[in-house]
Amino acid sequence: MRPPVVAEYTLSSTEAEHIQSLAESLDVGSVDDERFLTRAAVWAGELPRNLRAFLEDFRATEGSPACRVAGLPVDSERMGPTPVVAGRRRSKAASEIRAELVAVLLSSCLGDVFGWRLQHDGLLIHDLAPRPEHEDTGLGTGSRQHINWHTEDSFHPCRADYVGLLCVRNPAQVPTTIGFLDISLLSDADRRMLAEPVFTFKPDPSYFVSDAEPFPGPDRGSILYGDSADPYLRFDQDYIDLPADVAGVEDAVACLRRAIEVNLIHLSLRSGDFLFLDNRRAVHGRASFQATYVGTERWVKRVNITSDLKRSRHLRGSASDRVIRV
Ligand SMILES: O=C(O)CCC(=O)C(=O)O
Ligand SMILES: [Fe+2]
Repeated sequence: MRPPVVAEYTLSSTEAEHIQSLAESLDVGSVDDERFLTRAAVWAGELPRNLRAFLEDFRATEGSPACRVAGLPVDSERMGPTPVVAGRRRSKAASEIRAELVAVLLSSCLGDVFGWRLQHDGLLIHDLAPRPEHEDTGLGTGSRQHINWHTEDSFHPCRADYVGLLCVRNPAQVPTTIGFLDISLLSDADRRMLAEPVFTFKPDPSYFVSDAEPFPGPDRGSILYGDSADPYLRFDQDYIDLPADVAGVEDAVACLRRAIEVNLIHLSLRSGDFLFLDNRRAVHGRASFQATYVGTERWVKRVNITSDLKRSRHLRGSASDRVIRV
């Protein structure tokens, strides 16, 4: 039997209380503090053992392309209104800082969290909450425009191995789209074509901020990679150029899209849910919704996680700096 698209773990109230006490015991003012980050994996060792085992199975067996931990202590009442500006420009309630610490501790069971200098002010945790100026964009901070399914930051060789989405609130039950590639639906010829390094992966507009210097460039590579019988995936339907001179490439990409779209699911995150996406195996997106900006609407915290920090060392200021200079 195929593993579920989203493996599920629901915390008991005892486990949730234990996690809350662990977060309260940490004397940390911000998750961006390098000293905290250097100790995060140690503190993560104090998370409930069954939770760690669940995340380790997800990481090590690659059974499901996504997993969800439900019932985390996220005190959305005390966290204040859904923000309309980036985190660096506002002060955070203690309960919000605790929720972010919890996000980093769980993420540390899968790898190391990191950020991008040009995205969300270089913060490690991104507030995906609607902003008026992004209303009609397909960004995480947009609303009226849905986000087409994609793998995250497909343009960059140091992109996340996992993306975490911790839900603070989602009263209108806006669904997150999740999918994976059913490789059995692709012909051998299509598989071979999609594994050719002839595709151009482009950055999305979230990187084109005014102080971008230089603007990040595209990267060439293949859509499928890894094991040819069970390949990994790199694909963003909105930010890819296909080679003009390769016969049949458009048909191969159309088949790929169909082989993903037949299995898409739509999951509405609830407060205290933490969804982890394997960014080599899962695609994700988000439905459109009507933003009201009255402070009560959807608020999700996004985390980028890498299995190999060393891969980006040449783009970070020091070994313990977690912000990639892109
Ligand atoms: O908000 C979501 O559920 C996903 C958003 C997304 O795909 C993103 O911001 O990268
Ligand atoms: Fe995304």
